[in-house]
Amino acid sequence: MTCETHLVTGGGGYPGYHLGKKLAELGKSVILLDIRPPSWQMVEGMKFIQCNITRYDEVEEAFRGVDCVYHLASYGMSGREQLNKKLIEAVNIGGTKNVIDACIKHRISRLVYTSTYNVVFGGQEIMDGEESLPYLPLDKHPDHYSRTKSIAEQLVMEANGREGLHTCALRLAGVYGPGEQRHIPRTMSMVEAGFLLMLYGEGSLQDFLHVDNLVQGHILAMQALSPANHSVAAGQTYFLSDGAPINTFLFFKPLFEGLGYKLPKLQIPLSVVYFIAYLTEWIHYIVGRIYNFQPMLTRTEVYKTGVTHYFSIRKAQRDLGYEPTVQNDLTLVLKEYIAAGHGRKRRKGSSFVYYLVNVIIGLIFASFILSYLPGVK
Ligand SMILES: NC(=O)c1ccc[n+]([C@@H]2O[C@H](COP(=O)([O-])OP(=O)(O)OC[C@H]3O[C@@H](n4cnc5c(N)ncnc54)[C@H](O)[C@@H]3O)[C@@H](O)[C@H]2O)c1
Repeated sequence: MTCETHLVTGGGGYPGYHLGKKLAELGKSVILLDIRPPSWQMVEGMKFIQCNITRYDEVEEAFRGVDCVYHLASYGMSGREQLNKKLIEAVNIGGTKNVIDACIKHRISRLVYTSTYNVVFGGQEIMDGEESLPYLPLDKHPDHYSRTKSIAEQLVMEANGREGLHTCALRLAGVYGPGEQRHIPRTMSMVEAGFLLMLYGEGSLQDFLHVDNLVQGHILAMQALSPANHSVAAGQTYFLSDGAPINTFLFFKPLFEGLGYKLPKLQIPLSVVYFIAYLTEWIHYIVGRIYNFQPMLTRTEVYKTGVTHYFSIRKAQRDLGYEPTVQNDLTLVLKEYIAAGHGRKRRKGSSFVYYLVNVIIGLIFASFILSYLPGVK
């Protein structure tokens, strides 16, 4: 059976919207399902349905008449969201169960689940990793988002073959591209605030995934679930990236330098950055209930940006015919930032004084919080 009506959960978000847009351009009928509408323009063939995936009745209703489902909706990856463990579980695990049940109820035969590298990675070095790697034990995850994404992926894999449903999972590297809203604005705001004073993870390698490659991988995976393609992807997991591992700071270098910010020369040990992230998480845990600020870095983010972990895309190439068309290219992102008026401006006073003030404020705050931690007097 061909897929005419495609439903994208999380279709209000950056990857989901772009996937839906491409499908609509290919002449498919597309439903973007999300709790919030996309902030980009809808194109012909696209329809938005407001739906909370934690509510089964809403999901069941929205899935009526749908042929295939891409499940991208998730919660808790970064920033403030990480505090709300209950909601993370409800969306990532409960929501995924609802998606599977609604697929079965409506006899939808194809479900592509959008997963993450974090289901196998927890801070250990991985070079050219393959899909045969075991899941990271659940108690070893440094954050609840990764743990719940792993549980959800396993639920989707178990659902393969249930009442005619074919499923697969795509494990993504960090997503980027023009208009991206999760990682790049946060990174740039730290750089613009003057926090790019030193580097860490020298020589380490990580993967990235351009949104165009993400879209290509999802469409190919859906096709590879079809009986016409012998359902080759059914029950399978695939790593998806640009296929060109690079150090995180070198990846961002063209963007930073294009905006007038030089990469610093000073390197500090990863363990020091990890400790700062640990402290930040503690501060966020205590203060976040009153003032839910955006944590600067979490332990998972330190691992993700400073420890070598890159994966092979050979299985996706072989089974799906996946071929990245863009590799580590921030040209359009740079253009976008320049057009929006970003770029280094001269500060009043010396930058040394500015940094010194930042460091002093940080130290006062940290010692204030430390004095409240159990056992730290
Ligand atoms: N962005 C990355 O670097 C990255 C890396 C690996 C995996 N992923 C995966 O890609 C997918 C997209 O995530 P993202 O963070 O990039 O994009 P995103 O945050 O832009 O999209 C997630 C969407 O899910 C929606 N959502 C949250 N709770 C919901 C609910 N209860 N009901 C309906 N919709 C809900 C949000 O409103 C949001 O639009 C996720 O599954 C994520 O785990 C992303």
